Amino acid sequence: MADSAELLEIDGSVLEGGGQILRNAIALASLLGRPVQICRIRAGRDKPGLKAQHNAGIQLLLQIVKADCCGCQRDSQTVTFRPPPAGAGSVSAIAGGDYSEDIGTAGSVCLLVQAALPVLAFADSPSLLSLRGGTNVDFAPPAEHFTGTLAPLLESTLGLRFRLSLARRGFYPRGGGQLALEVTPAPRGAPLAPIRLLDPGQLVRVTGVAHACGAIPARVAQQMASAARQLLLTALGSNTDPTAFSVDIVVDKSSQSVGNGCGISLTAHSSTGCLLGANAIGRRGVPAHDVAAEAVNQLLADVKRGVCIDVHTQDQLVIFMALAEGESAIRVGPLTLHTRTAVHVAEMLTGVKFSVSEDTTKPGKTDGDGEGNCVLSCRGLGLKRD
Ligand SMILES: Nc1ncnc2c1ncn2[C@@H]1O[C@H](COP(=O)(O)OP(=O)(O)OP(=O)(O)O)[C@@H](O)[C@H]1O
Repeated sequence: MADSAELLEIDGSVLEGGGQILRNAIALASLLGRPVQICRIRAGRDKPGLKAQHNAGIQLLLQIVKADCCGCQRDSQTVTFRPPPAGAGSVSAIAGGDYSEDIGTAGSVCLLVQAALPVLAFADSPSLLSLRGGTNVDFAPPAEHFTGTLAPLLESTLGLRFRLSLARRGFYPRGGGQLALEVTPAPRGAPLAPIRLLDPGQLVRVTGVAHACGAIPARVAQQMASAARQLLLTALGSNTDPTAFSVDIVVDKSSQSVGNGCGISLTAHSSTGCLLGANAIGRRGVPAHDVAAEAVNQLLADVKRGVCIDVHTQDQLVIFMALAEGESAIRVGPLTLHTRTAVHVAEMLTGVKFSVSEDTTKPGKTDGDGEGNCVLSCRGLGLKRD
């Protein structure tokens, strides 16, 4: 790791080149007390620079960390973020408390959680965040991916304690959904435990939620849930216990959600405690059956690969692997571009080195995509507060 007072320049256009670089960079900078300048932010996207969701993520961290920030406004392509310095080997002063942020568009509230959660995990007291924006939108985790897959996974592996409550769903284009995040920080002097997920085990059950909100008829949620159960039973064989698949149906009237939307989110539970998530959002003209099939096919692809986490969760664990103490190791499918980007940013800021080795238990090609599984590992910083 370079001198912690030196401004670290991060090219926001590399690899995936999206908002994730910014979120991970400012979260790690906040924890490590490390000034960073992120330039060429989202340079490769149609509309480069900070969109409402990215700016809201910075504003949220500015409340929590009391950093100085330059270029923190919509459309800015360069942000300089100077948090208060941290003592060697320990975290910067992070104040727990009540915070709120309203994206003002359908930008994803889950991506605000992505930015804030690693930081609040090391706060000096518990925190409660009230977040407004999109809860079930394209190209971001739906709220149910967090509640059903990511939250239980982070709790069972890292020992990180937090609770997400979805008060109101909000959809594109209005947003307006409400998500609350309560975080109980790691105790003083205690680092996060390493993430070790190497044995995919056997599939024991699939849980999920199918929702239909606003003007979308209730039958759409029912059709998605029953199609998902049927597709899973067909794919996994008639000997499978049908009670192993349960998809809850949520129907919100217009007064209970903002806008109209539907979708399905599934979690596969393995005998070894692995959780794999998959989801799909309903679109106009796409039958409920096909939306369910999209989520089921994603889920089955990961189950058949014999991996321990799903394709979307991969990149979201990287920052925690870098912060945890000791050797984290996870059996994954081919690394996504998001994962490689998260590794790049984590290595730059923390000095932790990640390695990727071929999965010797399941070598060779899988599922015809030309790439095999691998084990992603690192020895984390073991960050803790004094
Ligand atoms: N369907 C999904 N389920 C779960 N997680 C998802 C899903 N789609 C995307 N994600 C996650 O959401 C994050 C999206 O990051 P990304 O940088 O692409 O988005 P962004 O901040 O909106 O920026 P940009 O607009 O530049 O793409 C990643 O962590 C990705 O793994």
